[in-house]
Amino acid sequence: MRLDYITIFPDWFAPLSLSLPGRAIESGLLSIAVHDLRDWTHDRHRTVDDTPYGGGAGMVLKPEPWGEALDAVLASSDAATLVVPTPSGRPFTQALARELATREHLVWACGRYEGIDQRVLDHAAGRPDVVEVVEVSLGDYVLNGGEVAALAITEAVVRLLPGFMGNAASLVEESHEDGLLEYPVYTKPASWRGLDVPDVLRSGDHARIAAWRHRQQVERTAARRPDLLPASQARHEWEVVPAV
Ligand SMILES: N#Cc1c(-c2ccc3ccn(Cc4ccncc4)c3c2)n[nH]c1N
Repeated sequence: MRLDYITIFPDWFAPLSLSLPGRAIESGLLSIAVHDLRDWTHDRHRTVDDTPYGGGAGMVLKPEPWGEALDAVLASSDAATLVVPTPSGRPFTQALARELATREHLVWACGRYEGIDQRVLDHAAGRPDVVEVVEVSLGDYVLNGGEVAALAITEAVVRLLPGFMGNAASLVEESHEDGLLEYPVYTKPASWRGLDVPDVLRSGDHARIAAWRHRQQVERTAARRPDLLPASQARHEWEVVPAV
């Protein structure tokens, strides 16, 4: 998988060289390039933004540098997915992470200020033979730019690539993969500050352990994310869950 990030803050992506194991890059599983949008400006101030048409606060990222940057990055690509973090994007979900993990080339358009001139996205969407545009939101809160979202989405996607996670088994029992939140986890010592590991987890009875863990998932999901449960299963806090 090829990853290209276009941003006015390239230093935001320095952590990628720390967080993505070097072996994934050395093995060719990943190739990463970070591009400074200002490299496609031609004025002495390296201008990337201007005031919004129609008025309003803030500044908008100009289309020209983006157009040249995307032309350059896409020129060496057979088929790319332009991932655009934006507050107005579709919600980022594990299902979308799985979909993006099937793509060969992800190009990340990281906006700032009030956003990227809409014509940049429209122009890219007009080249479906070259690029597919995916506008995505990390969540219902407001960030100052797309870089943090790009990093978070990158991690969620790349960890799904075959061979990336050392222990592929850990990918199987994951939150949201089965529609439920994860069960609580424990490790040694068996007792810590007067708090003991649940006996069932030390019983060696794998059927009981599995049942306990599933119940914990359902209880947690009902309490914290009832929206994830089918209406038939969504319960209220006062409802008693039958013991296993
Ligand atoms: N993904 C995602 C996001 C963003 C986000 C993403 C890209 C940009 C570029 C610029 N801004 C600032 C801004 C622009 C317009 N309205 C409000 C804030 C961004 C925010 N905020 N919240 C999320 N979940």
